[in-house]
Amino acid sequence: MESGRGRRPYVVASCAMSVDGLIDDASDRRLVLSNDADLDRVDQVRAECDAILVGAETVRRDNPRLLVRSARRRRLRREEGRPDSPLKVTLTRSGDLDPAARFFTEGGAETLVYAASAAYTRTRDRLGSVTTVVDAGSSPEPDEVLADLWARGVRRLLVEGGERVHTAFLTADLVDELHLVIAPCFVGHADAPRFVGPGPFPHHPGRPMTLVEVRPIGDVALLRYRLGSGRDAAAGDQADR
Ligand SMILES: Nc1c(N[C@@H]2O[C@H](COP(=O)(O)O)[C@@H](O)[C@H]2O)[nH]c(=O)[nH]c1=O
Repeated sequence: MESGRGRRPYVVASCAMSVDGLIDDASDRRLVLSNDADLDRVDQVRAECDAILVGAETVRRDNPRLLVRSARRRRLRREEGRPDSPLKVTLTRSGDLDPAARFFTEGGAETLVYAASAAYTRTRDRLGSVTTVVDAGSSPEPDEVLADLWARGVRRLLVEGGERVHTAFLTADLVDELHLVIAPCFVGHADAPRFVGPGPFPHHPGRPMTLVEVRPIGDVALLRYRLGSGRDAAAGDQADR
């Protein structure tokens, strides 16, 4: 894998959480905190991206499809010469991923797995027929993954979680824009995953993010923040429309 700190895609992080900051409960069933109108908003955000990234734990827990759902948005993408849905990307240290997961099987979108070197051979043997596996060194680090995605032509990336991935990208100061949706409920489980875990977040109380929008969407609230130094403002402006 190419490494280095060169150019990287514009990164949008997206998360729906309960009022107590949780993104799932402790059950096997996936918890959807967005309402239908918000899921449709997320679909538009997906349609504007070149790639969607989630952690392997999210692939295991949620078995997500990560596709553009709207036929109209897929058609618009096709008319622009883009694939129906963005490239799907995941990061794994263990390589514990099921080739039958919907991440790999649904929608015909291209997929990419960044696997830690220790798990690379095993992961390639297991998944090589359904995906492209990249050796990501001692562990997949956000800056190196972004540099590699840039080299593969990804200019706008949507990071959809879960907790470890959001924490890694945000503490590394590699998110340009955060879309945080608050659902009107508490989850209350001690063992449930949170939006983020503890870490050295660059946007601490002394260096807050910039709140650019507060939007009620039915019974949920969308908070949109700008992070960092406002790099690549043109790419960010897309989200202001
Ligand atoms: N539960 C939840 C989200 N979950 C995210 O969406 C993924 C599922 O995608 P798909 O299989 O394509 O529907 C899931 O793995 C997680 O990354 N997103 C949201 O905007 N709001 C929600 O309430």
